[in-house]
Amino acid sequence: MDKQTLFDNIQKKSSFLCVGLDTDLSKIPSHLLKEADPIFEFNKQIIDHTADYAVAYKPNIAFYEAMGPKGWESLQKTLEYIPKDIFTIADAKRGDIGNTSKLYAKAFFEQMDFDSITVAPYMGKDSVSPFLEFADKWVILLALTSNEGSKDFQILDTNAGKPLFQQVLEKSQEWGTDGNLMYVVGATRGEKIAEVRKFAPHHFFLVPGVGAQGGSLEEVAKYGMNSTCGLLVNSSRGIIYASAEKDFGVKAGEEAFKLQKEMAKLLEDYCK
Ligand SMILES: O=c1ccn([C@@H]2O[C@H](COP(=O)(O)O)[C@@H](O)[C@H]2O)c(=O)[nH]1
Repeated sequence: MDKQTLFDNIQKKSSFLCVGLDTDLSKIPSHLLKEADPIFEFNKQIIDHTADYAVAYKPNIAFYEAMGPKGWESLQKTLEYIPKDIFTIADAKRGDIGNTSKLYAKAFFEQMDFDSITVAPYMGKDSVSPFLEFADKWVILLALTSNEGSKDFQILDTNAGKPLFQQVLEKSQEWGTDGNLMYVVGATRGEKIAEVRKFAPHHFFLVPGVGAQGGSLEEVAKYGMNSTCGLLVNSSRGIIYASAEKDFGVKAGEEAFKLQKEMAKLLEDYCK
C-alpha cells in the first residue's frame, strides 16, 4: 500500500486507528477454547467488529511465535482474513546482519504478505536496507519507544551531540523515504513527540501506548499530526480485551468506535 492510499483510507474512515492483535490464549473468553483454532476465531470476531473503524491491524508476532507451528498458522489465517484495503503491520522487531535480514524480509513480505514490519535500527544500514528493497512494503523503525526502558539508550546523547533517537531518525532517512519508512514513537512520550516530528516532518509514525499504557490520544495528535495525518495510533489490550465474555467482539467494536470518534475530531483540529 502506498502513502497516498493510506491517507485516503484515513480520510474515508475519519480514523487513524490501528488495532493490535496481541492475542493470548490465557486471556481470550473460555468458550472459544473448544474451537479448533481459538486464536483465529477470536481474531476473526475482533476484525468483524472493528474493521469499520480501523485503518491498520498489528499482530504482535511474539503472541503467535510463542504457540509454535499452530501459532504461525493462526497468524497466516488472520492475515488472510483482514480486509485487503486495511494496512497490516507485522510487529516483529527484526533486524540482523544483511543476509539474515533479507530472509526475515522474505518471511514477512513474501511467505506472508504483510504491508510492513517493525525493525530495530541498532545494527545499522545493512540490517535495515534488505527490508527496504521490497516494492510497496514498509519498514517501521523503532525511534522512541513507549516503554520505561527507552530511557536507557534512546534519549542518551551520542558522540554527535544529539540523542540516539535523533541520530536514528536522521541517519535512516538516508536509507529510505517517507514512502517506505515509518517510525515507532510511543504515545507515552507526550511533548517529546513534537521533537521527533521536527526531525521527520513527513513520515508516518506508528504510535503504541494509548489504552492500557495510558498515553494521551489528544497529546499524540497535538504534537505529532501533520498534513497527511502522519499517525497510526495503536491500541491492543484496551480494545481486544474490553470484555472476557461472549460479547467480547461487540465490546471491542464499541472501544474502537469510541477511539474513532475522538480521532475524527482530532483530524479536523490538527490535520492541516
Ligand atoms: O514502543 C513500543 C513498541 C511496540 N509496542 C507494542 O505495541 C503493543 C501495545 O499494546 P497495548 O496493549 O495497547 O499496550 C504491543 O504489541 C507492544 O509490544 C509498544 O507497546 N511500545
